[in-house]
Amino acid sequence: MDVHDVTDQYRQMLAGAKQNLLKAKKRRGQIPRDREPKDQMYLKFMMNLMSLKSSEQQQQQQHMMHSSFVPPSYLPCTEPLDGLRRIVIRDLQLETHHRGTYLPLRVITPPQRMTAIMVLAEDNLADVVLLQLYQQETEEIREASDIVNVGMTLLVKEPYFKVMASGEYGLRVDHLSDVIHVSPDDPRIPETLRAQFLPEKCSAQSLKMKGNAAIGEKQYWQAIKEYSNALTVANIPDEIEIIKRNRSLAFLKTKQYDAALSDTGFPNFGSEPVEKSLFRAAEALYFLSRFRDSSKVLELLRAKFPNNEQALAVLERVRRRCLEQDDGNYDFKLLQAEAKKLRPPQLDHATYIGPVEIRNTKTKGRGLFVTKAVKAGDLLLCEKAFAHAYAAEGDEGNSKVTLLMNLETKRGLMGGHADLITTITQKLFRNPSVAPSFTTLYHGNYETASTPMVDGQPIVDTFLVERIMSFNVFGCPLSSLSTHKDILSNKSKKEPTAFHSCGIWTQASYINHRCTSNARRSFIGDMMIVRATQDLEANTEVTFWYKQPTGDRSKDPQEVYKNWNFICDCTMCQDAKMTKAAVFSERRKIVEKMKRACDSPNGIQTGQFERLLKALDHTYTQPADEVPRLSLWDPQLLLARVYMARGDMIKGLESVRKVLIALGFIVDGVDASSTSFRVVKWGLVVDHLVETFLHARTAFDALGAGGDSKTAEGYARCAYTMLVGEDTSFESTYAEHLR
Ligand SMILES: C[S@@+](CC[C@H](N)C(=O)[O-])C[C@H]1O[C@@H](n2cnc3c(N)ncnc32)[C@H](O)[C@@H]1O
Repeated sequence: MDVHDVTDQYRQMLAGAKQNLLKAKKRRGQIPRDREPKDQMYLKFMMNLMSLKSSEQQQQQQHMMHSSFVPPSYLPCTEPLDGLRRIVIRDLQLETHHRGTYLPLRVITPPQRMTAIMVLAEDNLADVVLLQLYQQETEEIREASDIVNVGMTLLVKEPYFKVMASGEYGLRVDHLSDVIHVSPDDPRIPETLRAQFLPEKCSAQSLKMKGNAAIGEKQYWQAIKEYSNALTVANIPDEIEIIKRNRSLAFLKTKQYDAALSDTGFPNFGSEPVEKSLFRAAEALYFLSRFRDSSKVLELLRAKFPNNEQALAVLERVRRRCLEQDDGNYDFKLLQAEAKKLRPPQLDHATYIGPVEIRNTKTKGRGLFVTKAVKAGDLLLCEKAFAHAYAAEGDEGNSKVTLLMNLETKRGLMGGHADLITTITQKLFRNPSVAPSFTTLYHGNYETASTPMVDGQPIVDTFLVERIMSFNVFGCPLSSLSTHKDILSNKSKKEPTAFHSCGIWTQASYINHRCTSNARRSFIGDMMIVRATQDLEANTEVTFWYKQPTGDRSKDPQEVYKNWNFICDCTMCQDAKMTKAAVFSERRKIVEKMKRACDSPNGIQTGQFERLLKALDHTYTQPADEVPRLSLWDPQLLLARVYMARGDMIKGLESVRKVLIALGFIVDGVDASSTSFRVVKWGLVVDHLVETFLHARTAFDALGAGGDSKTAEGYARCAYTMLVGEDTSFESTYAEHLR
């Protein structure tokens, strides 16, 4: 939704990649006889690595455009290692998933980081293969050399051997649980691959000390390794507890909150709880968004250790999150300031789920419904992103824009999508407790494995992640306030149609599309705010538009929502289907004439413009409150501006009334009569609606209708809240109009 779909621009590239894939498929089952000898592969890999390193600095300064391909999906291995048979490189067949087997390997090169992390690895027969590990942590989070490096021993489960884009042969691992790191003396590693000099057996105490030293150097992944080794030899309960407590810190630092929490002993801290355990448990719970539990643990901590000032500060923070979560009580001014400053704009706030719940619809799967009557402007959701990928728009240069091509769905997306797949995959793998809120989202007919864990690791199906993203991802601006201001200052004439930044909001994902929607989403950083745009009776389904309706028929209606597998059947779409092509072409012609009239050196001739507007209005047959007149409101607003600038308040107000009607509103009293101004029914909420209401405010004021003027300002503020998410910035944004 609102993401940069570049399928059309990159159709040729997609077709080329598809061709390569088809060619590769023809080799399925072949055992290649032309594999390069080990030395040659090694030399080539190392030269490549060197040249990559030397150009790295240069690349960092350039705006790089990476492209990555989602290959045809395959399921992760769900068999435990014990049930798999060992295989060797020379038996690998091309384009084949070697189900029922595992391949033990020893890494012989340092890693190269491209979209995947790549190394060369050898088996016990001294054959070498290129190994590509996808969806690994990014370099900022964990250095590639910490993930895979010379001498490490791995077991690749059900290896997928294929022809790479470069033409080389290699193993591609897309699922995190399909590769297992084991120690060089693991019995599943053949003798010849084992290290000649195995590391000396250390005591739990010395391994713990090594872990502590690694923590001191901020080498948290290393610390986890040392502590975990210490736990395999520790046998004194107190010592085990200390090691786990120390490891929980390293887990916290590496965002493995489930593991951190489990190491603190939560929820049973015993009769003599340890300060650090309580504090770390509270932190882990906080990052898992379990604010109530976090607050309980902190209260216990405060009771037991009243001098702990840090706990008090954290408790304050947790209490603010609880207020946000329970009552939707946000300091929106603060949120805006944070979104302006933080990069990436990922805010530390809780999710509020208002009077809505997920229910089944008749024809659209699940949907979100209001549980009680709400008013236009009411807050339905203020949701923190489950995952968010920031890619700057416009002036704020950014090197993170990726082209993601899916060869199965034949779709190309531009933006932070590739990063988002990795972020989500990692999040689910590291914190399985949060997985259900994501994995239960709509994913069409994709069927994934039902086994949740194997060999002590969670199974995360990368292709399920990709599929869920394709149906549920939202493009988003840095803040809707900034886009609103851009539109206001005419930097952008219309609302932006797509964004490079994107994210997943698991509650908002249940909202179905409708062009004539009754809610709107807005963003402040990675918080999505959904507000009602109409008064809604209890049990009404909440809808917003996935793509803003344009009112023309430049695209086949069947095509517009193709990627989501549905055809919109709202009144506007039905009307567009029934309307003859000649009518659309007539509308286009009138709009062109209006554009020419605007460009006239003598300014707009209002009489002529009124006639054109009337002609345009006549091309519509359905009542405007059922089928809004999308090509009409914009030029009508232009005319309102002209009358207002001339001080012709009566005509200005009349134009405002027509703008509102074209947008589908039903209104009373938008004239000089004594009837009070009232919106009987709200229509489409577009950015220029605020301006429209403010013109009404000015006109009423000038005509001596102070009450109506106030009402109009109230509506302007309400529309602003729907568009921007909050109204604390209303006065400053519209200072000029409100003077
Ligand atoms: C983001 S999900 C919305 C929640 C979804 N209905 C569910 O059951 O989880 C998007 C999917 O919902 C369905 N959908 C959304 N709007 C629809 C509409 N107007 N008509 C039919 N199906 C719709 C489509 O299957 C679409 O791919």
